Amino acid sequence: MTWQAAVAGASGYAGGEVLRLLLGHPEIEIGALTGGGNAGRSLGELQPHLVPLADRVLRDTSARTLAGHDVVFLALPHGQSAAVAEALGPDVVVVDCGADFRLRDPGAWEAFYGSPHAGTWPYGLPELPGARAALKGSSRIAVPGCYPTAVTLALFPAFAAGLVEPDVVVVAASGTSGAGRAPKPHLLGSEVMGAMSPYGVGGVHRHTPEMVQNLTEVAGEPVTVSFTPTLAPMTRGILATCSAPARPGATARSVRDAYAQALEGEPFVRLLPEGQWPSTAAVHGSNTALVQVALDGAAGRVVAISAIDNLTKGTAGGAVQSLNIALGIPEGTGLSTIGVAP
Ligand SMILES: NC(=O)C1=CN([C@@H]2O[C@H](COP(=O)(O)OP(=O)(O)OC[C@H]3O[C@@H](n4cnc5c(N)ncnc54)[C@H](OP(=O)(O)O)[C@@H]3O)[C@@H](O)[C@H]2O)C=CC1
Ligand SMILES: CC(=O)N[C@@H](CCC(=O)OP(=O)(O)O)C(=O)O
Repeated sequence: MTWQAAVAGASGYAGGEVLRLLLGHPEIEIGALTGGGNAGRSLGELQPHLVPLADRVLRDTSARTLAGHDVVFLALPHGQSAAVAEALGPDVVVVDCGADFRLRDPGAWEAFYGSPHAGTWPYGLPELPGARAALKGSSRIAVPGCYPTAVTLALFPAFAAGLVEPDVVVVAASGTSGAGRAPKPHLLGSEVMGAMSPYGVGGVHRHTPEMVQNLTEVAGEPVTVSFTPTLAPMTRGILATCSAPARPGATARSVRDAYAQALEGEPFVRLLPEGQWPSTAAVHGSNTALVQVALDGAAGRVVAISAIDNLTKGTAGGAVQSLNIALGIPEGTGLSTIGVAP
Protein backbone atom coordinates (compact mmCIF):
# COMPACT_ATOMS: atom_id res chain seq x y z
CA MET A 1 0.00 0.00 0.00
CA THR A 2 1.16 3.56 -0.70
CA TRP A 3 0.26 6.59 1.38
CA GLN A 4 0.30 10.12 -0.04
CA ALA A 5 2.02 12.64 2.23
CA ALA A 6 2.05 16.44 2.18
CA VAL A 7 4.78 18.44 3.90
CA ALA A 8 4.01 21.88 5.35
CA GLY A 9 7.20 23.87 5.97
CA ALA A 10 8.99 22.15 3.09
CA SER A 11 11.40 25.07 2.66
CA GLY A 12 12.72 24.78 6.24
CA TYR A 13 15.39 22.57 7.72
CA ALA A 14 13.02 20.10 9.38
CA GLY A 15 10.73 19.92 6.33
CA GLY A 16 13.74 19.43 4.07
CA GLU A 17 14.97 16.53 6.17
CA VAL A 18 11.49 14.96 6.20
CA LEU A 19 11.54 15.11 2.40
CA ARG A 20 15.07 13.65 2.18
CA LEU A 21 13.84 10.63 4.13
CA LEU A 22 10.49 10.33 2.34
CA LEU A 23 12.33 10.21 -1.01
CA GLY A 24 13.80 6.90 0.20
CA HIS A 25 10.57 5.60 1.74
CA PRO A 26 9.06 2.86 -0.45
CA GLU A 27 5.51 3.25 0.87
CA ILE A 28 5.13 7.04 0.77
CA GLU A 29 4.35 9.14 -2.26
CA ILE A 30 5.17 12.84 -1.88
CA GLY A 31 2.18 15.13 -2.45
CA ALA A 32 1.79 18.86 -1.80
CA LEU A 33 4.74 20.88 -0.51
CA THR A 34 3.86 24.13 1.25
CA GLY A 35 5.59 27.06 2.94
CA GLY A 36 5.05 30.62 4.11
CA GLY A 37 6.81 33.59 2.52
CA ASN A 38 8.59 31.31 0.05
CA ALA A 39 5.35 29.96 -1.46
CA GLY A 40 5.54 30.23 -5.24
CA ARG A 41 9.29 29.45 -5.40
CA SER A 42 10.65 26.15 -6.65
CA LEU A 43 12.04 23.61 -4.20
CA GLY A 44 15.17 23.43 -6.36
CA GLU A 45 15.98 27.03 -5.35
CA LEU A 46 15.41 26.40 -1.66
CA GLN A 47 16.50 22.78 -1.10
CA PRO A 48 18.92 22.05 -3.97
CA HIS A 49 19.99 18.74 -2.37
CA LEU A 50 16.49 17.29 -2.97
CA VAL A 51 17.18 16.81 -6.67
CA PRO A 52 14.14 14.63 -7.58
CA LEU A 53 11.86 17.39 -6.24
CA ALA A 54 13.71 20.34 -7.81
CA ASP A 55 10.88 21.30 -10.15
CA ARG A 56 8.16 21.19 -7.52
CA VAL A 57 6.68 24.59 -6.62
CA LEU A 58 5.92 25.48 -2.99
CA ARG A 59 2.27 26.23 -2.33
CA ASP A 60 0.75 28.25 0.49
CA THR A 61 0.00 26.43 3.76
CA SER A 62 -3.78 26.11 4.00
CA ALA A 63 -6.53 23.57 4.53
CA ARG A 64 -7.09 23.67 0.77
CA THR A 65 -3.51 22.84 -0.28
CA LEU A 66 -3.14 20.14 2.39
CA ALA A 67 -6.50 18.47 1.64
CA GLY A 68 -6.73 15.02 0.08
CA HIS A 69 -3.59 13.48 1.63
CA ASP A 70 -3.34 10.38 3.84
CA VAL A 71 -0.49 11.89 5.87
CA VAL A 72 0.45 15.52 6.60
CA PHE A 73 3.80 16.46 8.14
CA LEU A 74 3.82 19.86 9.85
CA ALA A 75 7.28 21.45 10.10
CA LEU A 76 6.12 24.95 10.98
CA PRO A 77 7.22 27.41 13.68
CA HIS A 78 5.92 26.76 17.21
CA GLY A 79 2.32 27.67 17.74
CA GLN A 80 1.35 27.40 14.06
CA SER A 81 0.50 23.69 13.91
CA ALA A 82 -2.70 23.67 15.94
CA ALA A 83 -4.76 25.83 13.58
CA VAL A 84 -3.61 23.84 10.54
CA ALA A 85 -4.20 20.48 12.26
CA GLU A 86 -7.71 21.48 13.27
CA ALA A 87 -8.70 21.71 9.61
CA LEU A 88 -7.46 18.16 8.90
CA GLY A 89 -9.93 15.33 9.52
CA PRO A 90 -9.43 12.50 12.00
CA ASP A 91 -8.74 10.10 9.12
CA VAL A 92 -5.60 12.05 8.13
CA VAL A 93 -2.42 11.07 9.99
CA VAL A 94 -0.89 14.36 11.16
CA VAL A 95 2.76 14.33 12.26
CA ASP A 96 3.71 17.56 14.03
CA CYS A 97 7.45 18.29 14.14
CA GLY A 98 6.74 21.40 16.20
CA ALA A 99 6.15 21.64 19.91
CA ASP A 100 2.41 22.37 20.00
CA PHE A 101 1.19 18.95 21.19
CA ARG A 102 4.17 17.58 23.14
CA LEU A 103 3.37 18.69 26.68
CA ARG A 104 0.62 17.28 28.85
CA ASP A 105 0.62 20.08 31.44
CA PRO A 106 -1.11 23.24 30.13
CA GLY A 107 0.58 25.28 32.88
CA ALA A 108 4.04 24.19 31.71
CA TRP A 109 3.11 24.99 28.10
CA GLU A 110 1.88 28.48 28.98
CA ALA A 111 4.92 29.19 31.19
CA PHE A 112 7.46 28.27 28.49
CA TYR A 113 5.65 29.13 25.25
CA GLY A 114 3.47 32.02 26.42
CA SER A 115 0.32 31.02 24.52
CA PRO A 116 -2.78 28.90 25.24
CA HIS A 117 -2.17 25.14 25.23
CA ALA A 118 -3.52 23.40 22.11
CA GLY A 119 -3.64 19.84 23.51
CA THR A 120 -1.56 16.68 23.79
CA TRP A 121 -0.93 14.00 21.17
CA PRO A 122 0.80 10.59 21.42
CA TYR A 123 4.51 11.32 21.85
CA GLY A 124 6.80 10.18 19.06
CA LEU A 125 9.69 8.69 21.01
CA PRO A 126 9.07 4.96 20.40
CA GLU A 127 11.84 3.86 22.78
CA LEU A 128 10.01 5.24 25.83
CA PRO A 129 8.15 2.52 27.73
CA GLY A 130 4.57 2.29 26.43
CA ALA A 131 5.12 4.69 23.53
CA ARG A 132 4.81 2.16 20.71
CA ALA A 133 1.42 1.02 21.96
CA ALA A 134 0.19 4.62 22.07
CA LEU A 135 1.47 5.36 18.56
CA LYS A 136 0.05 2.24 16.90
CA GLY A 137 -2.98 3.26 14.83
CA SER A 138 -2.84 6.87 16.04
CA SER A 139 -3.77 9.61 13.58
CA ARG A 140 -1.89 12.28 15.55
CA ILE A 141 1.83 12.26 16.46
CA ALA A 142 3.77 14.87 18.45
CA VAL A 143 7.43 14.61 17.42
CA PRO A 144 9.74 15.34 20.39
CA GLY A 145 12.15 18.25 20.51
CA CYS A 146 15.71 17.44 19.52
CA TYR A 147 17.29 18.01 22.95
CA PRO A 148 14.58 16.00 24.78
CA THR A 149 15.17 13.12 22.37
CA ALA A 150 18.90 13.06 23.14
CA VAL A 151 18.47 13.50 26.90
CA THR A 152 15.61 11.04 27.32
CA LEU A 153 17.43 8.31 25.41
CA ALA A 154 20.54 8.87 27.53
CA LEU A 155 18.77 8.73 30.89
CA PHE A 156 15.59 6.71 30.73
CA PRO A 157 17.36 3.36 31.34
CA ALA A 158 18.82 4.70 34.61
CA PHE A 159 15.40 5.86 35.80
CA ALA A 160 13.64 2.71 34.62
CA ALA A 161 16.01 0.66 36.78
CA GLY A 162 15.77 3.02 39.78
CA LEU A 163 19.52 3.63 39.78
CA VAL A 164 19.53 7.43 40.15
CA GLU A 165 18.04 10.20 42.25
CA PRO A 166 15.49 12.42 40.44
CA ASP A 167 17.90 15.35 40.20
CA VAL A 168 19.35 15.65 36.69
CA VAL A 169 22.02 17.97 35.26
CA VAL A 170 22.37 18.23 31.48
CA VAL A 171 24.81 20.20 29.37
CA ALA A 172 24.23 19.67 25.66
CA ALA A 173 25.83 21.03 22.52
CA SER A 174 23.82 21.49 19.33
CA GLY A 175 24.69 22.33 15.75
CA THR A 176 23.22 25.51 14.29
CA SER A 177 20.58 23.79 12.13
CA GLY A 178 18.68 23.21 15.39
CA ALA A 179 17.80 26.90 15.34
CA GLY A 180 16.04 26.67 11.98
CA ARG A 181 16.65 28.54 8.78
CA ALA A 182 15.21 31.98 9.53
CA PRO A 183 18.10 34.50 9.84
CA LYS A 184 19.14 35.37 13.41
CA PRO A 185 22.14 37.55 14.41
CA HIS A 186 23.62 34.97 16.82
CA LEU A 187 23.76 32.47 13.96
CA LEU A 188 26.02 34.57 11.74
CA GLY A 189 29.05 32.55 10.63
CA SER A 190 31.37 35.01 12.33
CA GLU A 191 29.54 34.51 15.64
CA VAL A 192 29.39 30.71 15.47
CA MET A 193 32.63 29.63 13.80
CA GLY A 194 35.40 28.95 16.29
CA ALA A 195 33.12 29.46 19.31
CA MET A 196 30.97 27.47 21.73
CA SER A 197 28.32 29.58 23.47
CA PRO A 198 25.70 28.78 26.08
CA TYR A 199 22.16 30.12 25.77
CA GLY A 200 18.83 29.60 27.52
CA VAL A 201 20.68 29.18 30.86
CA GLY A 202 19.00 28.91 34.25
CA GLY A 203 16.01 26.66 33.59
CA VAL A 204 14.41 28.88 30.94
CA HIS A 205 14.86 26.74 27.82
CA ARG A 206 11.49 25.47 26.54
CA HIS A 207 12.76 21.91 26.26
CA THR A 208 13.19 21.68 30.04
CA PRO A 209 9.53 20.81 30.80
CA GLU A 210 9.58 18.18 28.03
CA MET A 211 12.61 16.45 29.60
CA VAL A 212 10.95 16.69 33.01
CA GLN A 213 7.76 15.17 31.60
CA ASN A 214 9.56 12.21 30.00
CA LEU A 215 11.86 11.38 32.90
CA THR A 216 9.15 11.88 35.53
CA GLU A 217 6.97 9.40 33.69
CA VAL A 218 9.71 6.77 33.62
CA ALA A 219 10.86 7.43 37.20
CA GLY A 220 7.35 7.40 38.64
CA GLU A 221 8.25 10.39 40.84
CA PRO A 222 8.92 14.10 40.11
CA VAL A 223 12.27 14.69 38.41
CA THR A 224 14.05 18.05 38.22
CA VAL A 225 16.29 18.90 35.28
CA SER A 226 18.89 21.66 35.19
CA PHE A 227 19.47 22.04 31.46
CA THR A 228 22.14 24.17 29.78
CA PRO A 229 22.17 24.18 25.97
CA THR A 230 25.21 25.37 24.03
CA LEU A 231 25.68 26.23 20.40
CA ALA A 232 28.56 24.44 18.67
CA PRO A 233 30.27 25.33 15.39
CA MET A 234 28.76 22.49 13.36
CA THR A 235 25.68 22.23 11.14
CA ARG A 236 24.09 19.09 12.56
CA GLY A 237 24.34 17.09 15.75
CA ILE A 238 23.62 17.08 19.47
CA LEU A 239 25.95 15.75 22.14
CA ALA A 240 24.12 15.57 25.48
CA THR A 241 26.11 15.01 28.68
CA CYS A 242 23.66 14.05 31.42
CA SER A 243 24.18 13.05 35.04
CA ALA A 244 22.27 12.31 38.22
CA PRO A 245 23.28 11.16 41.72
CA ALA A 246 23.67 7.39 41.94
CA ARG A 247 21.37 5.66 44.41
CA PRO A 248 22.98 3.53 47.13
CA GLY A 249 23.88 0.11 45.78
CA ALA A 250 24.39 1.20 42.17
CA THR A 251 27.59 -0.32 40.79
CA ALA A 252 29.38 0.03 37.48
CA ARG A 253 28.08 -3.44 36.58
CA SER A 254 24.46 -2.83 37.59
CA VAL A 255 24.42 0.45 35.63
CA ARG A 256 25.86 -1.19 32.54
CA ASP A 257 23.45 -4.14 32.80
CA ALA A 258 20.44 -1.81 33.17
CA TYR A 259 21.37 0.07 30.00
CA ALA A 260 22.03 -3.14 28.07
CA GLN A 261 18.65 -4.50 29.12
CA ALA A 262 16.66 -1.31 28.41
CA LEU A 263 18.22 -0.76 24.99
CA GLU A 264 18.38 -4.38 23.84
CA GLY A 265 16.75 -4.83 20.44
CA GLU A 266 16.20 -1.10 19.87
CA PRO A 267 16.83 -0.62 16.15
CA PHE A 268 17.92 3.02 16.45
CA VAL A 269 19.68 3.25 19.82
CA ARG A 270 23.11 1.71 20.20
CA LEU A 271 24.80 1.27 23.58
CA LEU A 272 28.48 1.56 22.72
CA PRO A 273 31.02 -0.99 23.94
CA GLU A 274 32.68 -0.07 27.24
CA GLY A 275 35.35 2.56 26.79
CA GLN A 276 33.92 3.99 23.56
CA TRP A 277 32.14 7.38 23.66
CA PRO A 278 29.50 8.90 21.37
CA SER A 279 30.44 11.45 18.74
CA THR A 280 28.09 13.56 16.62
CA ALA A 281 30.21 12.79 13.54
CA ALA A 282 29.19 9.13 13.70
CA VAL A 283 25.45 9.87 13.44
CA HIS A 284 25.49 12.55 10.75
CA GLY A 285 22.44 11.89 8.56
CA SER A 286 21.51 8.65 10.34
CA ASN A 287 18.57 7.83 12.58
CA THR A 288 20.85 6.31 15.20
CA ALA A 289 21.33 7.54 18.76
CA LEU A 290 24.65 6.47 20.26
CA VAL A 291 24.66 6.10 24.05
CA GLN A 292 27.33 5.42 26.66
CA VAL A 293 27.15 5.40 30.45
CA ALA A 294 29.59 5.31 33.36
CA LEU A 295 29.44 5.40 37.14
CA ASP A 296 31.61 8.21 38.52
CA GLY A 297 32.28 6.55 41.87
CA ALA A 298 34.17 9.46 43.45
CA ALA A 299 31.41 11.95 42.68
CA GLY A 300 28.64 9.39 43.23
CA ARG A 301 26.98 10.17 39.91
CA VAL A 302 25.79 8.21 36.90
CA VAL A 303 27.01 9.98 33.74
CA ALA A 304 25.27 9.18 30.45
CA ILE A 305 26.15 10.66 27.09
CA SER A 306 24.20 10.51 23.84
CA ALA A 307 24.81 11.72 20.31
CA ILE A 308 22.12 12.21 17.68
CA ASP A 309 21.66 14.10 14.45
CA ASN A 310 19.18 16.80 15.51
CA LEU A 311 17.49 16.80 12.11
CA THR A 312 17.30 13.00 11.72
CA LYS A 313 16.65 11.10 14.98
CA GLY A 314 16.00 14.52 16.59
CA THR A 315 13.22 15.46 14.14
CA ALA A 316 12.49 13.92 10.75
CA GLY A 317 13.81 10.42 11.42
CA GLY A 318 11.91 10.22 14.71
CA ALA A 319 8.85 11.50 12.83
CA VAL A 320 9.09 8.81 10.13
CA GLN A 321 9.85 6.07 12.70
CA SER A 322 6.73 7.03 14.66
CA LEU A 323 4.64 7.32 11.49
CA ASN A 324 5.69 3.81 10.46
CA ILE A 325 4.44 2.50 13.81
CA ALA A 326 1.17 4.41 13.45
CA LEU A 327 0.64 3.00 9.95
CA GLY A 328 1.49 -0.54 11.06
CA ILE A 329 4.46 -0.96 8.71
CA PRO A 330 7.98 -2.05 9.78
CA GLU A 331 9.38 0.62 12.07
CA GLY A 332 12.63 1.05 10.15
CA THR A 333 11.06 1.56 6.71
CA GLY A 334 12.85 4.39 4.88
CA LEU A 335 15.32 4.93 7.73
CA SER A 336 19.04 4.28 7.90
CA THR A 337 21.38 3.59 10.79
CA ILE A 338 24.32 4.49 8.57
CA GLY A 339 25.98 7.88 9.04
CA VAL A 340 27.99 10.05 6.64
CA ALA A 341 31.64 10.20 7.66
CA PRO A 342 34.15 11.72 7.93
N1 LIG B 1 15.70 22.32 13.32
C1 LIG B 1 15.61 21.31 14.20
O1 LIG B 1 16.62 20.65 14.56
C2 LIG B 1 14.30 20.92 14.75
C3 LIG B 1 13.12 21.56 14.42
N2 LIG B 1 11.93 21.12 14.94
C4 LIG B 1 10.69 21.80 14.68
O2 LIG B 1 10.33 21.84 13.32
C5 LIG B 1 9.62 23.04 13.07
C6 LIG B 1 10.33 23.75 11.91
O3 LIG B 1 11.64 24.07 12.33
P1 LIG B 1 12.79 24.37 11.31
O4 LIG B 1 12.62 23.59 10.07
O5 LIG B 1 14.03 24.26 12.06
O6 LIG B 1 12.48 25.92 10.97
P2 LIG B 1 12.79 26.72 9.63
O7 LIG B 1 12.78 28.16 10.01
O8 LIG B 1 13.99 26.17 8.97
O9 LIG B 1 11.52 26.41 8.71
C7 LIG B 1 10.25 26.90 9.01
C8 LIG B 1 9.28 26.50 7.92
O10 LIG B 1 7.98 26.99 8.25
C9 LIG B 1 7.50 27.81 7.20
N3 LIG B 1 6.73 28.92 7.76
C10 LIG B 1 7.17 29.92 8.55
N4 LIG B 1 6.16 30.75 8.87
C11 LIG B 1 5.06 30.26 8.24
C12 LIG B 1 3.72 30.68 8.15
N5 LIG B 1 3.29 31.77 8.78
N6 LIG B 1 2.86 29.94 7.42
C13 LIG B 1 3.28 28.84 6.76
N7 LIG B 1 4.56 28.40 6.79
C14 LIG B 1 5.43 29.10 7.52
C15 LIG B 1 8.74 28.31 6.49
O11 LIG B 1 8.34 28.68 5.17
P3 LIG B 1 9.09 29.85 4.35
O12 LIG B 1 10.43 29.33 4.03
O13 LIG B 1 8.22 29.99 3.16
O14 LIG B 1 9.10 31.04 5.24
C16 LIG B 1 9.61 27.09 6.54
O15 LIG B 1 9.25 26.16 5.56
C17 LIG B 1 9.64 23.88 14.34
O16 LIG B 1 8.42 23.76 15.01
C18 LIG B 1 10.74 23.23 15.13
O17 LIG B 1 10.45 23.31 16.47
C19 LIG B 1 11.89 20.02 15.73
C20 LIG B 1 13.01 19.37 16.12
C21 LIG B 1 14.32 19.81 15.68
C1 LIG C 1 20.51 25.25 18.36
C2 LIG C 1 19.10 25.65 18.66
O1 LIG C 1 18.76 26.82 18.67
N1 LIG C 1 18.22 24.65 18.90
C3 LIG C 1 16.85 24.89 19.18
C4 LIG C 1 16.13 23.58 19.42
C5 LIG C 1 15.53 23.00 18.20
C6 LIG C 1 14.50 21.92 18.45
O2 LIG C 1 14.53 20.77 18.35
O3 LIG C 1 13.49 22.23 19.04
P1 LIG C 1 12.01 22.44 18.71
O4 LIG C 1 11.50 21.34 17.90
O5 LIG C 1 11.34 22.51 20.00
O6 LIG C 1 12.09 23.73 17.98
C7 LIG C 1 16.66 25.77 20.41
O7 LIG C 1 17.43 25.66 21.35
O8 LIG C 1 15.66 26.47 20.44
